[in-house]
Amino acid sequence: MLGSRFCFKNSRLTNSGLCFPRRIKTFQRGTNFYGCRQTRLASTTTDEVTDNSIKEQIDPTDLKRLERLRNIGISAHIDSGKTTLTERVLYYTGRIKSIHEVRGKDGEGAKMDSMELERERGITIQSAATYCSWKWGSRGDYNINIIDTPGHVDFTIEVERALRVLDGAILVLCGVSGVQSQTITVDRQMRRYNVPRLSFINKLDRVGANPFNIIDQVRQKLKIPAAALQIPIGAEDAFKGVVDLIRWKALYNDGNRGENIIEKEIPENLIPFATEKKQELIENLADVDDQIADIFLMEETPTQTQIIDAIRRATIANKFTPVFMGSAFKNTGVQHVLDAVCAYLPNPSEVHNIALDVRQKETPVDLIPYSKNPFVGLAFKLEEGKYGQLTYLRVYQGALKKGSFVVNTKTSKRVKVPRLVRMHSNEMEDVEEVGAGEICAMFGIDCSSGDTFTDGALEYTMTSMFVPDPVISLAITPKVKESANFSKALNRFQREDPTFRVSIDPESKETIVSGMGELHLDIYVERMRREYNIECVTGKPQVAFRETITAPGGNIPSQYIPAIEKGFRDALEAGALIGHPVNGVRFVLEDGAFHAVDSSELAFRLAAQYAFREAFQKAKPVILEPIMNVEVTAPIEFQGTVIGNLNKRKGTILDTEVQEDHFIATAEVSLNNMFGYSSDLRAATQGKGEFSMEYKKHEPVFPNIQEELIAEYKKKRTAEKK
Ligand SMILES: Nc1nc2c(ncn2[C@@H]2O[C@H](COP(=O)(O)OP(=O)(O)OP(=O)(O)O)[C@@H](O)[C@H]2O)c(=O)[nH]1
Repeated sequence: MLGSRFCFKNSRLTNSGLCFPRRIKTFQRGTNFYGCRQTRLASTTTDEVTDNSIKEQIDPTDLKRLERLRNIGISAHIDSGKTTLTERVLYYTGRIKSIHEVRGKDGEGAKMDSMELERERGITIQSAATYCSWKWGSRGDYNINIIDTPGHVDFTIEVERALRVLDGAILVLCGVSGVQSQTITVDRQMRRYNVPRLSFINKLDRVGANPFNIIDQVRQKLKIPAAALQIPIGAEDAFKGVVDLIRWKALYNDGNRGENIIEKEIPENLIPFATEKKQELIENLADVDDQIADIFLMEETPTQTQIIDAIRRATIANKFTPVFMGSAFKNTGVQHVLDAVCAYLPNPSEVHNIALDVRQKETPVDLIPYSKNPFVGLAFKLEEGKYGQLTYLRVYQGALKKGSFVVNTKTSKRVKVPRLVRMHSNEMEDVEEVGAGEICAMFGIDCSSGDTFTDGALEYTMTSMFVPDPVISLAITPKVKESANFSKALNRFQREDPTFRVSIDPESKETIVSGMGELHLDIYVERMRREYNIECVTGKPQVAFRETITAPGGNIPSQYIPAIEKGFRDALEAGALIGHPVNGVRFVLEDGAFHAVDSSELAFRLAAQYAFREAFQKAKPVILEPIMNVEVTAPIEFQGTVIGNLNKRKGTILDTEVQEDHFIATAEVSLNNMFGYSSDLRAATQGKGEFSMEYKKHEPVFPNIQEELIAEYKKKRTAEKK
């Protein structure tokens, strides 16, 4: 049974946290839209870096490589067009030679949906990693690792895994449906890992699409300051391009697949609307960026560079999301999103990642994405491929070389990396070495997802990601007799996917598989058939029910519960012994009585106070006093007198250290016994002694002192009453 009683604690509950404190660096005042302090390092397009501490530890050549590297994810509600968008990205970056649609008539299916099942059903099941290169205008080539993540709630672990290792994301929204249930889920996941995001409003070719309604939803439902950097040219069927509000140009896609960008002057009729939206962008930036706020207050107009720099700062600091728009399906507006990935999302040297040093009692240590540092990497995904187990890895520090040895921190096993690849959906490119900050995959390494690898010089661990509990189970048996393949398949799926669990029902002895939803389990049953040739019979899905009660407190009407809590808190303010605050207690409301006429808020408040006092007296209450750490320094000849004096004050001498002509004594003494000590010390040392003290802890007073204090308190109370 869960949550059967009301519990009030008088100590603040701390959230133990679900995952590793990934980014903890603070660099600016204020909070971001995640409600926490700034957690990333920010730099601007002009490379004017606010906090250089990480960059300073990387040599300029490696830093240049990192500045041209982005690790990004694409997340959204199901069917928003992530895969369609990614297909265009692969085409424009030259990764694929032609575009295939999700469930397209050509029977090919989109590139990133590489599993047969994904193509059949038109959904993304496994996230696929792709490495591509984008020429960002005159700035040249940028390397981008893209993870296409599934939107269906059943495959949520894939999104979690991707976000754990990514530095930024594109949040795709449908131009008609806007913020949907799964958008809220992925938003929560991005918050959990502090991932900055760009927003792309897709499907502007659809009837009823309105990007500005969607921006309002982002602001209201996701509570993220957002503003458009573009406005659409034409709508629905007539949607043909966008106005770039920063460069003040109209941009159209031309060519069979929209591969050419045609730049023109903004159509006359759109100028008033574009002016209004540009103003809105600047106002929104002024709310989140001090520099733009100053310019805005001076009633000046920020320059193009100032606006771009502010967008980058605010995006990386998770204070703002810049909004882009287009239609992936109609090949419109996709290239500008790629430019924006390079312009506004952080590179690996601008993200603060930490690990725990196992040899130093798990002290947090910074990971520096410098290829010459000792190697540290995190295995974030496993996949059984044609050539054995494929382990996806994010290299956080150092470089990983083919043929080198790595050590799994969890198992201490030292293994050789036989083959290293960069992934392109289901195809791969063999590489000799990958540098810090990159994503790659290694073959033939036995491990579990979430394991940390190092080169053995360090013993670091990066705790794994948040894994939700399964919510649905079903019994599964092979149609023909049990085969070794059956358990082999189940073992493999479990290692690949922490949300997929296998157990044996103690009564029926049946094998039970549990997961995140029917579709999730369905896919595994189907994979057993296709990949292991095992036909299975499955039982009726069982939901992972829990039992709880809905009317806690039995007879007490719920509107009086707050009054009871107040009564408890009143009682804590003045304890029954000597009227001092009470500490370290918990109040559990089991039940009570209720009277239709006589019950009132005040009555319950008082009842709670009296109940607490009664229980308090029965629970052997004690008085706690502050104990101070006292350090005394004096010439050596006074050592005996000083120690004697501390003993007289019932101090516990912890240490005495003699240094040349003086000594230092350290003692624990109750604050109550320290009154008048400075004049005592002066008198005892001819004014040559010094002391300092600081609070250490609270401890129960001796019973006789407790009695004295209580008697004194009572006397005072009686005198007050007279
Ligand atoms: N009209 C229109 N349809 C689109 C657009 N982008 C995608 N679609 C269609 O929307 C459907 C879903 O697209 P996908 O790319 O599979 O969406 P997804 O977000 O990857 O879906 P999951 O991977 O299943 O979560 C497909 O039928 C696409 O052809 C667009 O810009 N306009």
